[in-house]
Amino acid sequence: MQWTLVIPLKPLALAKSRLSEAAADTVRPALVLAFAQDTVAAALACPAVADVAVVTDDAEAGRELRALGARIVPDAPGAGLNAALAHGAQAVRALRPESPVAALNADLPALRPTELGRVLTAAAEFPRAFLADAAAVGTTLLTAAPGHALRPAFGPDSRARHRASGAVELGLDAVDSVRQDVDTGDDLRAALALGVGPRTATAVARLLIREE
Ligand SMILES: Nc1nc2c(ncn2[C@@H]2O[C@H](COP(=O)(O)OP(=O)(O)OP(=O)(O)O)[C@@H](O)[C@H]2O)c(=O)[nH]1
Ligand SMILES: C=C(OP(=O)(O)O)C(=O)O
Repeated sequence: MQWTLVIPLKPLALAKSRLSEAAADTVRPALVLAFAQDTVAAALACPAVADVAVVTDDAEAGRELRALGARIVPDAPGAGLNAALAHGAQAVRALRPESPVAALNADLPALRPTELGRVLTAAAEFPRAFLADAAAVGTTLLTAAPGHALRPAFGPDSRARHRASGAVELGLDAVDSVRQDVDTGDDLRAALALGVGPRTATAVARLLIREE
């Protein structure tokens, strides 16, 4: 089974406000873009992924992520994360009605294609499935098999809300890179310990040089 991924991305200047203690307003947008680039590049390198649609209104991110091979879908609803994801999933299904669809966060800079493949293979057994984040409170990935709506419920406590919605929680080991989203400085340190992609590594090195 080959999946279409829907990846939501806020305008860079507004994204990742919780990272402000680790990265000032002047440098955070570049770091957020690097996370998204490494996430999209790793997703496109996964054999279980047919294509990637990024839902964003950010012009610079749109250009950079299109250059990597993603399709860009404007955030037409402009009504927050779940509306953006539902819109992206609809846009995908309008083109490919039989496509299995997965929502994936754009803040997974350590994402490894093999681990993403393992998660998607496990998810293929269920109508809807999800993977909890490293903090075990949120969600990094939600899937919908052909014929099933995504029904995203991301945001605070989304692990419990996705479970309550009937999606099956994937209890997999050794998929840390798919769980490690980056909201805070501590999350960024955890992602660096797992090993981040090349754009994030460069962006973090620039951050450290500025601090000296
Ligand atoms: N297109 C779109 N993406 C969104 C929106 N809100 C959040 N996202 C994306 O959804 C994913 C998960 O969101 P969060 O982890 O809460 O990220 P965030 O909102 O940038 O972080 P904070 O500002 O710290 O709350 C990230 O990839 C965000 O860029 C939205 O309104 N539209
Ligand atoms: C949007 C979510 O992530 P975060 O905790 O990164 O805001 C979520 O877990 O549903």
